[in-house]
Amino acid sequence: MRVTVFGAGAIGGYLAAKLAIAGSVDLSIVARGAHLEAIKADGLRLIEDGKETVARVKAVARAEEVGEQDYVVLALKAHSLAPALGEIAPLLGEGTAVVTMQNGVPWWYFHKAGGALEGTRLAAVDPGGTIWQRIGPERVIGSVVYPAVEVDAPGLIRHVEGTRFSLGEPSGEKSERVTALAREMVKAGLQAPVREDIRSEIWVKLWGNLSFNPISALTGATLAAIVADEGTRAAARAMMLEAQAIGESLGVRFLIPVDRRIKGAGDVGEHKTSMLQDLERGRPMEIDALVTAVQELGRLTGRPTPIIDTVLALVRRLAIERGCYSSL
Ligand SMILES: NC(=O)C1=CN([C@@H]2O[C@H](COP(=O)(O)OP(=O)(O)OC[C@H]3O[C@@H](n4cnc5c(N)ncnc54)[C@H](OP(=O)(O)O)[C@@H]3O)[C@@H](O)[C@H]2O)C=CC1
Ligand SMILES: CC(C)(CO)C(=O)C(=O)O
Repeated sequence: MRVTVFGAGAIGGYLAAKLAIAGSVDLSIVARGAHLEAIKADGLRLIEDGKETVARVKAVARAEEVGEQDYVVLALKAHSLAPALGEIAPLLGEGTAVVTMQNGVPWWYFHKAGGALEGTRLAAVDPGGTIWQRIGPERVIGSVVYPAVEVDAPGLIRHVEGTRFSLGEPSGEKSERVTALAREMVKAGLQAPVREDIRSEIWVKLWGNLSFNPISALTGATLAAIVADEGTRAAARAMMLEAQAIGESLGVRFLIPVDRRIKGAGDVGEHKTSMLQDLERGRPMEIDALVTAVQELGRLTGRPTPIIDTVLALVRRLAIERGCYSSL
């Protein structure tokens, strides 16, 4: 099985290191800059449970060097995907499956979703429908990524916690391609449950990201602090209820009550969300996939989003002022 991880940063690097150490797939990664040079020189180093392991992986700068694959894992940030389409293309053959590992609303959301919005392209994550057209949604295996991972230095990945990557076909089918990939991930020590309704799981993760991430960026507060403060907790809750109404109108089942989801986020503790970390490091923030796309879904379904609109306007302005907004 030929697998290429495109964008082997924190999540892609973790997945690639685990698959490489297990050694049962023909694995490559496409990376760039100092990270690529370090991996070529010293291997992909993974710190997990306090122990460092070096994974020897084939690391390339250009996809042409590895050619068509059985699976391509896209582990870029959501806003990096459209600019990379030309670089990804050489990996795609007729039967190549593409696993999308971005947080937020995926560009393929309305592929095989059924209902009046079937086939709708989302401008917030795929302006002009370019990703849809050039990758093709029929290739997609969706995923929800739970591990927390960081890149500590070029070539050095530090796993913080979690091993679950839920997978699911947009159609809900338990296809051979998704089950075969899940088997390889399990062999590598990961959890890879195959879901029949990946969209509902995407929403439960998104529920936290669309609210806590921008509030943390605006306030500088950790998850524990946002939940402990009555005002920020209420703001997050109001955003989550607006989102729930949108999701339910699209047939999503929220299997946990909103207050349990909020408590779960608070229990993570004194942790800065990825959006706050990006802001602090001067990197582009994933605002459009996590928040703007939800606003767009609200417009498409006729559900009002006054609190989401307000928080989005503020966080987008903040990101522009700090040079951390990456519009597609
Ligand atoms: N990190 C985490 O704990 C979690 C992350 N996620 C989600 O996973 C996704 C990936 O996040 P994360 O791994 O943290 O992001 P990272 O920034 O760590 O990794 C993305 C990698 O892609 C590289 N990249 C971008 N464009 C290209 C290109 N054209 N060619 C080659 N490489 C490229 C980046 O390189 P460069 O640095 O040079 O830009 C970087 O190494 C996001 O959607 C995030 O929200 C979900 C759960 C947890
Ligand atoms: C920590 C958490 C769960 C916040 O919602 C997250 O996924 C992130 O930081 O992006």
